Amino acid sequence: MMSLSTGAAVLVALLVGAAGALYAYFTRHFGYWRRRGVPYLRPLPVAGNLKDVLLFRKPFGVVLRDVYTQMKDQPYVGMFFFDQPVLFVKDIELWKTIVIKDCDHFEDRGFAPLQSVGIFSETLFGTKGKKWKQLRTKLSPAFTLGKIRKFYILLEQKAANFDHYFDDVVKSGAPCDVANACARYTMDAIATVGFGIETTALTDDNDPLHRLLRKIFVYSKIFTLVSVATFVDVPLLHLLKVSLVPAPLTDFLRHNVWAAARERLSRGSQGERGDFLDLLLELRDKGRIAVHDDDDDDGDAKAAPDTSAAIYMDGDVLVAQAFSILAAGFDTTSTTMSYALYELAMNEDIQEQLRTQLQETMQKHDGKLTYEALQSVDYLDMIFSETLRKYPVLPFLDRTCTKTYRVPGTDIVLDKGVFAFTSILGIQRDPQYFPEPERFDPERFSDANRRNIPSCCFMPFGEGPHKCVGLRLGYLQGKLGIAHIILNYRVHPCASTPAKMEFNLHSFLISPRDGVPLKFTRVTK
Ligand code: HEM
Repeated sequence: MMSLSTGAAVLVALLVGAAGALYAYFTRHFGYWRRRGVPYLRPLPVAGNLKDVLLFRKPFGVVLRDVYTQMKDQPYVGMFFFDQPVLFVKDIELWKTIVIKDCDHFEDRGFAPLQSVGIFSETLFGTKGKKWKQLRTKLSPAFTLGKIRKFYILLEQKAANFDHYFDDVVKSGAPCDVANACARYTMDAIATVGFGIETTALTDDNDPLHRLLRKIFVYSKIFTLVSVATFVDVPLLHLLKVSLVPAPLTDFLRHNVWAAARERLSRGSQGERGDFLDLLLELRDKGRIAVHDDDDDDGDAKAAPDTSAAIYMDGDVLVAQAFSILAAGFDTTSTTMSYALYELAMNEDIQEQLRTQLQETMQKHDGKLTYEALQSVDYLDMIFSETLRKYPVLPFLDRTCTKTYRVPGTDIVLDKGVFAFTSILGIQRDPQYFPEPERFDPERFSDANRRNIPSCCFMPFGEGPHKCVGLRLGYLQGKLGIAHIILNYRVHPCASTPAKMEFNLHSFLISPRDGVPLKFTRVTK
């Protein structure tokens, strides 16, 4: 029989062995950058270089911005997300080469394993390689200028609801969290243009879709951990079938999107509303969305569909597209709007100039804020762009190396599977490209100044073949909401308005940590 001391010694040896094995497992890739002669940030076992994110000390986007800022003149640096090697790129020319010229070596985004579960796997975020390309080609015609213009009437009705909403705020005399108000407006707007569901989030706390969305977009520690886990393949999460889209939201969309679709199909009224659901039904019935001369496509909408891997737009594939415009367009646009309103409150002169331009434009258009009227307000466009410059809501860009790649001008060879990341927040607040980057200055985006911005230094919607498909919709929806508010109300900072915006620790987007409380007064006509 083993004596107690021998038993204890065996136990200690087993524990030490297990600890050693775990250490070896979690650090097994840590020689990756050293072997290639790439300078790298010293990683910690398990966390790699994500310690501050995992301990909830800094948001992910700020960690990458800090790496960018501390790098001085280095073009790139090696990092590890857990044990996954990441080439963090600061050099704009190299990033441009990766996402544009050599994009065939970087076809996929930088995180995906978990996205293979549930409806996420059928979206532009979840698909990869050939399937992604085919889906993108099929969906792109839905986002041309001509199609987005048709969404305008639907969006206008939702923006008009702001008028009643803020009248109540003015009457109450209390500050209003515009981050919350903008999120509600954006949700109502996306639900109507996306899939023909009339929601009332702006006025009704119990709106069912808004309640479900709050569960994903109210960021929490667990949300951060699951999001970060998408960087690596965690077998346990697969085994548990952890999905990025909660089941109740999937069920809600399945039920409501198909109820709206079936109703149109039974009445033969598909195509009448001109919304995204109509376009998806066109894709389902005809295999493609027609591109017309007035679509003003300057992107990939006219590219020939790749028929070798047909995607049939039916069942959950259709529901997934509705989900993706909701997920991609909801928080991005509303957060940008709330930062714009914050800056307008803090910069009264800019706010007044915008109001004057909006009022003059309305006069020229019979007192109506038509699509053409809105688009002609240059200053609004400049304000929206400057907001996206200072607060790029998605603060980083990510790609996966999909084919062995030699970094141009070096002997460094990246293997398939290595990530490449850059920091949009770092670039867009770099004084080298934007002098006095903390100053909110819409003039940076005047016609004369805009053309002096070096290419790829302003990329809040990304670059290359993965560039945001919803850019035009984001601008339109955001500008329309801001125009409605500024025409009717003055926004002012109040005692609880932060002097400097702090970012939410639990979000991958740079969203305001404590909301955006502002005071409202009515503009007298
Ligand atoms: C202000 C609003 C928005 C911002 C700042 C924004 C930003 C971005 C960024 C940075 C990317 C990554 C691009 C890249 O990797 O190169 C992206 C991708 C994407 N966005 Fe947006 N977005 C906005 C609104 C929207 C809207 C309204 C929609 C939907 C209609 C949308 C749909 C998408 C989709 C589907 C992708 C993935 C594209 C792909 O990988 O093929 N976005 N967006």
